[in-house]
Amino acid sequence: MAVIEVGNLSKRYGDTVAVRDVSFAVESGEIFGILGPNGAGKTTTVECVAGLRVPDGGRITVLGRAPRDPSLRAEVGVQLQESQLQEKLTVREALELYSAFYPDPADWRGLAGDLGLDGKLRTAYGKLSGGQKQRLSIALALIGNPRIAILDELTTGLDPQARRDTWDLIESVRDRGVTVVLVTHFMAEAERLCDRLAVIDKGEVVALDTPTGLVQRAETEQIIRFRPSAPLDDALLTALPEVREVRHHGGSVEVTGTGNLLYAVTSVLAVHRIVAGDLRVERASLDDAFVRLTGHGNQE
Ligand SMILES: Nc1ncnc2c1ncn2[C@@H]1O[C@H](COP(=O)(O)OP(=O)(O)OP(=O)(O)O)[C@@H](O)[C@H]1O
Repeated sequence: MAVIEVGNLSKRYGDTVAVRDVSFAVESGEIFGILGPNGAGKTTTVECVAGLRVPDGGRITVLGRAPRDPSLRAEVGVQLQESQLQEKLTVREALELYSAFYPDPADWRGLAGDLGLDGKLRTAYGKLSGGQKQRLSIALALIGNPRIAILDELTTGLDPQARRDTWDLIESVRDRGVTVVLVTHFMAEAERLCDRLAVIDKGEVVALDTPTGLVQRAETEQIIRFRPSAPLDDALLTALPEVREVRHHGGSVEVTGTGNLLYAVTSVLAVHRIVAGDLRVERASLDDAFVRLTGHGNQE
């Protein structure tokens, strides 16, 4: 069942078209990723879904209702890129304050414990580390016991360990039955966490699929490297439709191609009684898929 439906969304700021034409549906219980380079329109899209901005065109429903329907306030938890908390507010004060906004809030002490903040309750927001601030912002997004959590660029600026911890947290949020919409420009994050992804570029969805499906659909190339046990005539390999290029590096051979490349290459080697030593296959990554889909890298 779709809990969020976005159809032909558009939004501009003056002359800047932030979102040109974005459509997707988020299913209940999934982690849905919105991936794209800086300025692609990701934040604007989720702000419209969260009812924080009014779209210029298109349709959005959240749990079957309009995004600005007041009844959604408790059902949609939002963690946005820039936190609005005052520096002097302590963790405990922030949790209590936000609890008071909701009719049926989660137990904030339990949430603080789950998010590793119980030792920081008296610490002022301004004195928290980046990772602790992120954990607090997740706690605040979850405090109303939402059915949907919208998390925007949650791990930007975190060190690798804090980022991994945050990934575990996001999975635990989903395990509580909350549907998660995750905005990110980190491929590894999208690949590790998301059940499905919309890739947005220049205000449009350029692909919508599982991370694995995106990699396959982009038909990115694979590379196979091995050391042949006997001299190998390149023509045997270049004759294969799967093979695009054969290169030599010292004693090893590097074959680039598409489709069932490994099977094709190893079959030819077997026929010629050549053993492939140190055989390695490099599969395409979501990074490669992204470049194929958008025609440029992610950090541009
Ligand atoms: N309040 C605003 N006023 C004017 N232009 C804006 C505003 N917010 C965003 N934009 C512009 O709209 C475009 C899309 O921005 P948006 O923040 O939605 O993209 P994004 O994909 O979330 O980018 P990032 O990853 O950098 O956060 C950009 O060109 C941005 O400069």
